[in-house]
Amino acid sequence: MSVALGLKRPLVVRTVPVSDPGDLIARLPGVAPHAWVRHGDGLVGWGEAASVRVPAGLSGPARFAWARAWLASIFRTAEIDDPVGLPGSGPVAFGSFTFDPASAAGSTLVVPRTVLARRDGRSWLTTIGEDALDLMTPVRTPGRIRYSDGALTAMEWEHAVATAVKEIGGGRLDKVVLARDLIATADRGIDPRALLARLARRYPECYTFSVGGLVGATPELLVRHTGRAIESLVLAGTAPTGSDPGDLFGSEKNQYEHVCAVASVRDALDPLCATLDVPDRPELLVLPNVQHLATRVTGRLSDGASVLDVVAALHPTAAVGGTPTATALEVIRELEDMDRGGYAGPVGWIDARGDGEWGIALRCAAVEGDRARLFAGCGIMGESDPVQELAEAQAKFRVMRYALEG
Ligand SMILES: C=C(O[C@@H]1C=C(C(=O)O)C=C[C@H]1O)C(=O)O
Repeated sequence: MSVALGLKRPLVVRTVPVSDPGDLIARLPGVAPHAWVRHGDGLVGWGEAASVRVPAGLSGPARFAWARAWLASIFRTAEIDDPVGLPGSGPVAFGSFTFDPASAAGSTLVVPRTVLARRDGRSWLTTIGEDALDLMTPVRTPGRIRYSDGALTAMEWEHAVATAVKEIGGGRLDKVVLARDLIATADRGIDPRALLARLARRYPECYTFSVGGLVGATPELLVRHTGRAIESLVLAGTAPTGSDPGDLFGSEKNQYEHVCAVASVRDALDPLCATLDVPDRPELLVLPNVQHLATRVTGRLSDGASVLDVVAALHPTAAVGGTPTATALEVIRELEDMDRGGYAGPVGWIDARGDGEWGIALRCAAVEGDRARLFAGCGIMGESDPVQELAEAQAKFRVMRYALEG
């Protein structure tokens, strides 16, 4: 837990309106960027006014409660001058939480020293402490990339999928999301800014993010919180882009997989909400690599719960865990043979009002030095074909392979 050296507590925070900064990602001066950008809008941050690692011993929703209490202690005492007054103005923290509720090790929150943001045609700059001179270092592409298997080879993973199908057939559970990792090694140190730029250009519909070394472009919004209004985009059920959407809508397997994911979100949000709207039928979300069944859930909170309180209630949804949740988590631990880290965990930002946007960290990689660990997973049902699921995982890997290779 730390407040950056050279910064006084309480933090002195100043937000000023600025003219349109253009491409937010191109404004990131250094190689440890924080970013959350979609269709050009969003927040980018750099430097550290304060940061914390959530204690490894905390599990489940307690991780989020602890993080929220830490943030409250930082924000409560801050001297804030914020004439903009929009979600994301004033001080913000970027965060990434581990997928596995049993271990918080690696979950982190960072309050950047500088945040540049744009929302609906308005832009602002937030700085904490004295003005710092941020020298722009040139963005370097990673060069040649070599790939090697992560925890499981493709064949071993297919075998894991087949085992999951048997467990489902035997009645142990209804759905489980199985993932695998792939190791990429680059010629030189990987600059996340190079990846962010490519991701934002090719996947404008997704949330391009970078928090604590986790870099990706996720289509799945866990929750957006604006005052008391909340919104979530539930995805489950996937087909390659270009295939007939009628097949996806007509597939019982994909429909049921989607129903499981929507039910988990509805059950988590219902107790928190005064009103909740869950459409009866999914729509189609088409991305350059895959298309998904998608349900947009909207609601109004019944009290002043913050976005992190909502994240705590939602995670892990059946889009990345399974049904029932506890059994799915057991099966994931048994069959994946790896630690997901922040993959499939919540990633996003929160401001001092409790507003924020959090996604599920999908289509991403954990980047460290010249290595990136890529992740991709698929919802497994009783009728799943291991060969098809492997092909779906490969299609999902394409997002980060493109980010690395261009
Ligand atoms: C698990 C991932 O994606 C999730 C699984 C999906 C599916 O199985 O159809 C679809 C969207 C996501 O909720 C991933 O991209 O790694």
